[in-house]
Amino acid sequence: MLSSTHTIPQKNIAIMGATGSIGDSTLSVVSQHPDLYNVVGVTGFSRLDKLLSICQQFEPSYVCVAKEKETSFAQMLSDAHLSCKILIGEQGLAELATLAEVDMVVAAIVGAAGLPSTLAAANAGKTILLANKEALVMAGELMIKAVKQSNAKLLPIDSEHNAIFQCLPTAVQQQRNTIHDDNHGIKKLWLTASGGPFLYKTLDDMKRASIAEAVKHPNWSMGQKISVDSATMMNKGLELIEASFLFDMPVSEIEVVIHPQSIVHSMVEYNDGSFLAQLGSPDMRTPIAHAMAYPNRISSGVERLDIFKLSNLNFVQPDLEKFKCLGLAYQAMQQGSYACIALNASNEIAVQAFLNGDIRLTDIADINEKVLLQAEKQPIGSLQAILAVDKLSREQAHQCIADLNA
Ligand SMILES: NC(=O)C1=CN([C@@H]2O[C@H](COP(=O)(O)OP(=O)(O)OC[C@H]3O[C@@H](n4cnc5c(N)ncnc54)[C@H](OP(=O)(O)O)[C@@H]3O)[C@@H](O)[C@H]2O)C=CC1
Ligand SMILES: CC(=O)[C@@H](O)[C@H](O)COP(=O)(O)O
Ligand SMILES: [Mn+2]
Repeated sequence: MLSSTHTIPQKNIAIMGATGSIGDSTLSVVSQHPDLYNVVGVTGFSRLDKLLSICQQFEPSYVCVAKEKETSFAQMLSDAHLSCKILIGEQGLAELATLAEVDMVVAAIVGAAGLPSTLAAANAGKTILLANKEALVMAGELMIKAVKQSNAKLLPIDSEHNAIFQCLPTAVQQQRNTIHDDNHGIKKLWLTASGGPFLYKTLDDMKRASIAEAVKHPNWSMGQKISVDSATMMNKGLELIEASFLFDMPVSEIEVVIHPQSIVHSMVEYNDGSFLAQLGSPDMRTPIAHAMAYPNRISSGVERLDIFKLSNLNFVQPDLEKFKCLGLAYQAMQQGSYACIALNASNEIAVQAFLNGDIRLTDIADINEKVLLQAEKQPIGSLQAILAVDKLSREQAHQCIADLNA
């Protein structure tokens, strides 16, 4: 029997954030299909030992590290008799993401640090597998414009957005038109949310939550920042903004629904009464493999979903008083791009402060709310303008943290 992938030419991949959780899942899929994917470049930031072992296993031609790590990593490569070219810092990230030989860029750096290289890949017309939702939250309009102008392909690997993508008509998937241009009978997008580790706890429990409790996601194994975002439901707020830009849908037509089992990864509702959903085990290798092979299908190594064991799938409305961050995302989208940048920046600072043990989990929403209130309406037309709002909002968030601890 012919394999469904027998005609796919080998693709050269750059993995931005290869040392992280999405990096792990991507490399796992790549290692199952060495004939289909060649890792041209990888990036890391603090985990140099892990980056080295990735270089040993996948032998990329390029590796990007922070400026401060260049000398020590060069020594590590030399000790390991590896000769890949070292790229440095933010410029190195953009260089890797735009290399002529790179077909596909996996955007999996966490936070605002991932924006410039993701935008560079979009401007260079690459196929982008987007995990770094913060890039779209900060620069949705700019990113989509760059994708259109350069003919880049933007394939979501965030599980919910990948699920929605899979349930959309082919014309929309292939960027021939957007839901805004022609709604294809689409009524609403349904974004599922697990509710995180505090779904069945009170706001008082959340106030007392330890770092270990907050990062213990009930269904997914992920990096620390996104795990805290899931605990506050800021993740769903960021995903709401991400979905609005990705699918050209106003947030009023995107509804968040709590689905604690994380089996239905999101849904598209059509005017004829149909709800199309994508189901699967909660393992990122499924959306990653889907995007890597799109429009074909490859195996991912994910444990098969046992349909007969799915006796209980629940769907309930989120509590916006308990999960204030979700409401803030709707508010930021109503305000405009400047407010989304401010919210994202504040959240990154507040989450890090929580992970440092400086504030309580519930302070994150209060800090985000205060920074959002201070955000000044302004047009956002360039990366420079985005970075300026980002910088100011970070300073404001630091001030809120200092005030809390005064
Ligand atoms: N994990 C998941 O299942 C999902 C993640 N996402 C999104 O994907 C992105 C990555 O998440 P995840 O893999 O969990 O995060 P991790 O924290 O596990 O990995 C983050 C990656 O970014 C690198 N990094 C961190 N800071 C910088 C910086 N300043 N400059 C350059 N590189 C940096 C890290 O390097 P190092 O480790 O060497 O320090 C690491 O490679 C996030 O935007 C997240 O929201 C979306 C859906 C699901
Ligand atoms: C795997 C993934 O895409 C994460 O964004 C996940 O969805 C987090 O789960 P919740 O934010 O729904 O708790
Ligand atoms: Mn997600």
